Amino acid sequence: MVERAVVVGAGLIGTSIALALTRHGIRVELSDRDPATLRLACELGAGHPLTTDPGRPADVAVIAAPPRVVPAVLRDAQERGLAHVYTDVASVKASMISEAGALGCDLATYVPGHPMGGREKQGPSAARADLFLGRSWALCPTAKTDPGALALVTALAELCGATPVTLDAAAHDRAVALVSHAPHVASAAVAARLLGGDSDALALAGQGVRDVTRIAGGDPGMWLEILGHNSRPVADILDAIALDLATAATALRAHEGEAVTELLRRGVAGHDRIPGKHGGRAMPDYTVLPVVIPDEPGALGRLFAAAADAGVNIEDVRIDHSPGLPLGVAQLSVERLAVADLAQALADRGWSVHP
Ligand SMILES: NC(=O)C1=CN([C@@H]2O[C@H](COP(=O)(O)OP(=O)(O)OC[C@H]3O[C@@H](n4cnc5c(N)ncnc54)[C@H](O)[C@@H]3O)[C@@H](O)[C@H]2O)C=CC1
Ligand SMILES: O=C(O)C(=O)Cc1ccc(O)cc1
Repeated sequence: MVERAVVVGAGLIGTSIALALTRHGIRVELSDRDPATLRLACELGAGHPLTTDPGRPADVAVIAAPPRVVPAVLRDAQERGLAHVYTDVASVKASMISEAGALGCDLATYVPGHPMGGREKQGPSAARADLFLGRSWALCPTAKTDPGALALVTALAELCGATPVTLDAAAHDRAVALVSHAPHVASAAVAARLLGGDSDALALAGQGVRDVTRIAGGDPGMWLEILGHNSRPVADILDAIALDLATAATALRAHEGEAVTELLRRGVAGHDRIPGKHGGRAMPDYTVLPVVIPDEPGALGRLFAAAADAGVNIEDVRIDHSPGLPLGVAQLSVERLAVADLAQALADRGWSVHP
């Protein structure tokens, strides 16, 4: 269905999509307003520089530029006849659609999209062909969207390894306010507190604070654009988070453990609702098995081989290790029913297992 694709904006997302598509043998042509970015993306194997041939539109053009320019870039691409079908990847959808309409874009061939895979880094050097593997990819067709265009962009998302999810733009914006945009601001607020800590305090940082603040490393300029295009839904969730935090602070000062416990319990329940990698399955289906590993080349490979010998699939892995220590802890996520067998098999092979 997709043989030729154009990607406008060869940054993190554009280059990741291009890498995924080229792996399927699709010819990808890239453009970026920054020539150095375009060169790097092409050198990484994401595709070739776009050569405009008005007689030969590509099957699909992906607009992977910052939200503020998406509608204008879409209109320009449509005017140049770059493709038969157009999609974008902006993190907000309702404003993209209304601005595209106001600019006179052809809404029949435009399928608004948003891949739910990303990173806290920008540019083609951070791109990965597997960035969207197992992720949802929101598609927000309007009443004017041509069904053939929707089918083609659905196929594009699947080629990138994602699961397409079709929903209305306003519902999308409310959903991402909850699962992406408000969490980003909350993460930034926690990370910003660290500015007040001295280096001795920061030296004690463990995995928890790294997990909570990872996304805070995202580009503030891009995030201000995203938040500004989804301000109401994000602000409503931030108000609710702020209320929970203020209630917890008051309760702590008054030594009222109940209110704090209530928030912590709701936190556990909320976390449990995040689907696992197979979609729809919640994380608690997996049990984490901590295994001590030496901090040396090949240790993780040996551990995985031992798990494979035992016939157990490792669903996920995280490695905790403190700088300077010769040991680390591999946190293996496995099916609940398999954990006892795996623990025994690894212990039998001499691994230090801590179920
Ligand atoms: N960063 C993330 O994790 C995710 C970002 N998105 C969305 O993806 C889009 C791109 O974000 P990233 O790839 O992260 O940013 P990025 O900064 O890595 O890439 C954006 C690229 O667009 C180029 N660009 C800017 N204006 C342009 C124009 N007028 N014409 C052509 N190219 C232009 C820039 O030079 C840059 O190379 C944004 O709309 C963002 O909301 C969606 C999902 C995840
Ligand atoms: O870094 C991560 O884990 C993300 O989830 C990044 C992300 C950023 C913006 C989006 O619109 C979607 C995903």
